[in-house]
Amino acid sequence: MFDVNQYAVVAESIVNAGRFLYGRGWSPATSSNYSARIDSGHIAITVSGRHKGQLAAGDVMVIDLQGRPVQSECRASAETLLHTALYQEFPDVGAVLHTHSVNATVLSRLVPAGELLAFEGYELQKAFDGVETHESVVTIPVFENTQNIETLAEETREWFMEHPAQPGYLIRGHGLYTWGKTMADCLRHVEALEFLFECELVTMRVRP
Ligand SMILES: CSC[C@@H](O)[C@@H](O)C(=O)COP(=O)(O)O
Ligand SMILES: [Zn+2]
Repeated sequence: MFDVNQYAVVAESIVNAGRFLYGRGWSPATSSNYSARIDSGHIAITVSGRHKGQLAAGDVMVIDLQGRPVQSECRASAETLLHTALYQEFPDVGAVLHTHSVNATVLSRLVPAGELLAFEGYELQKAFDGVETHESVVTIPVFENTQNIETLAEETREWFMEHPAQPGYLIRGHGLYTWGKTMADCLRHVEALEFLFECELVTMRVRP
């Protein structure tokens, strides 16, 4: 069983993340889902369909690492398996955030099928855990959107097992997934990726 005090701490971090991300316009119209690790076998995750700018503790439920509800009658996020794949493969992942910003959605539709987004030469790359210089390459894959989350979860699992240092991915026409050791790290990754997405889109406008 899980520690209820630890659940309360991570649930609060999810509620606060929702207020911030909705406020930035990155989680509109009930889109997005968020999670945080309680312990090695339990995850707190948003209940499906909730408004992410108005979350309360009751909108955050507990699941196990297979995505099964623990002591809850609620339905966990429809995209739960995309979260659990990350927690299963990377024991140091403490939080996962999925957002639906305009920039992530537009950029994901501009990347040709089979190609990756590669960020190089941006000082802000150092916002990602483990990146020490702008002379690195941060690679963000773009997966095709599907309503078959089980298949997408396996696709993402395979890619990130091969590329464990990369900080996130896009789903075409859909949004961003990113993660971190803590909720603060994860929020920083969302902000950094949003900054880089906007830089790419502005660059395309001035240098088509
Ligand atoms: C409001 S459409 C967005 C959903 O289809 C989905 O992509 C999403 O991000 C939220 O799903 P949820 O089941 O609430 O976690
Ligand atoms: Zn989504």
